[in-house]
Amino acid sequence: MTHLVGQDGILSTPAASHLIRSTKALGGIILTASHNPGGPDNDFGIKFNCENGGPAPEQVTNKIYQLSTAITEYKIVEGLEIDISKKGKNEYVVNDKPFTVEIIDPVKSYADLLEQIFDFTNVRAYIVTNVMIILDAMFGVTGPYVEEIFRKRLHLLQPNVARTTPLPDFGGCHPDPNKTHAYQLVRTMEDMPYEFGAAFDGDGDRNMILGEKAFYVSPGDSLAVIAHYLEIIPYFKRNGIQGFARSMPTSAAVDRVAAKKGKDMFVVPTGWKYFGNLMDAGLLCLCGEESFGTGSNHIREKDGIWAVLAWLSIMAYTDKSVADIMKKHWAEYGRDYFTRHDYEHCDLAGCQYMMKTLEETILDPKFIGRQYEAGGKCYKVKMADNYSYTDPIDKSVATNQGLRIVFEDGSRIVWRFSGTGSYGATIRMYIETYQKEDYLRDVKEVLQPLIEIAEDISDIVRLTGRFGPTTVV
Ligand SMILES: O=P(O)(O)OC[C@H]1O[C@H](O)[C@H](O)[C@@H](O)[C@@H]1O
Repeated sequence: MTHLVGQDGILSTPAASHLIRSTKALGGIILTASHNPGGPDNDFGIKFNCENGGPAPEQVTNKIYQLSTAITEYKIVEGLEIDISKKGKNEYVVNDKPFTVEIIDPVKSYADLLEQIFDFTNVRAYIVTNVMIILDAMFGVTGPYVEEIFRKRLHLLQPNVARTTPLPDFGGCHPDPNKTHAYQLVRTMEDMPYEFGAAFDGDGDRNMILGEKAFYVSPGDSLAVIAHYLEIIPYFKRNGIQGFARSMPTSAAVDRVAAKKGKDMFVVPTGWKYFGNLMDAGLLCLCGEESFGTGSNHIREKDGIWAVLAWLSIMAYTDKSVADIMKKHWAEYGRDYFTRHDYEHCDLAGCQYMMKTLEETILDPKFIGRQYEAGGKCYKVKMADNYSYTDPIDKSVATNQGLRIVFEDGSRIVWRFSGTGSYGATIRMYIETYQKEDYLRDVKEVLQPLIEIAEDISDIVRLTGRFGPTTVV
């Protein structure tokens, strides 16, 4: 059986599709498997919707993995030089057969799409006269999009955009939009009178939002604020508002907005692919993850530029600063204090042992009701599990999606293996608590008792061989 692995996935998001334009030569990889367990010879043997452009669902990635274990040889098309400056259909010959490659301009089509979603006239008037902005493309693919959308169509001036030339090595930086890796943006905003800042990751699907003096908006809060103001965005005025969703480790801030608006709220495992079925079924229009992804049903991926335009639309509508928008939100809904501690690139065996032991501890029925004291407070275990999810549409089941403890006051600790780390094992530990009134305190100070409990229950410091988390988000 033979499959041609093509470029379809890369074209699934407008921003990511720019990768094709940055790639000098494209080739196909032909995978040859000795047999196809359980499926007809000419397809994956399963039905799935590949027309929505979204990430492959679990059943497809499982099948790909299964097939990959049966590969006996692969062939590479060598010497296929494609001129990506020639837009339109280009014909080549591969193995004596015609091979068509279509080159598109994703920047224009994406910018046109956003112009239909947001009120560009309104946003333009606001950003030209009312607010000092800085956008950091971190040498990733969003650079040309930032130039087209913010500079050309929204009239932002040159000093308001940074690092917009995509570089193959991202200029030696790690294009991760968080306070650790986007520290240049953070420093710039601390020192200069910018009132709104955002950074994007390498492929432009994730974002970090900052206010004046680098006021940090956590991804869970960003999602909740956008949910609160969704009606002001023309796309949602036209299409209506369906449900909201978040990944399980993401803070519950958006749940409170969903409850107030009477909207369905879905909680799914980590990974954007879990949102697709809900969107295709018309149940979901806004979703986000703690990993700095925010998006809507305008496409089937998270979208950093979309999130920035949503925030600018909200600022234009409210005429408030980022910090004031957040404070007003917390005053109305209360605040979900949230942090993530990453133990990165650790010894795999130690991490597996830690997760196995932790799972045994928390799944022991005697664990429920156990009390932990820290910071002068007592936390009593209400529920603990290894999170699993049944997709409400196709009924597929995802297991082992994170170890979770919920205390009686609603505070929560989650541990899960990162699925994206490049070497060794990375464990992410998420800590969250909710306060209705006391919403202006320091996050670390509020969460410190729970951090101590989390470290104590899991023995994470000793078993990962670290002195503490390598990154705190
Ligand atoms: O598994 P992690 O390292 O925590 O990464 C989790 C993230 O991985 C990718 O970026 C997916 O596109 C995201 O949807 C997901 O949230």
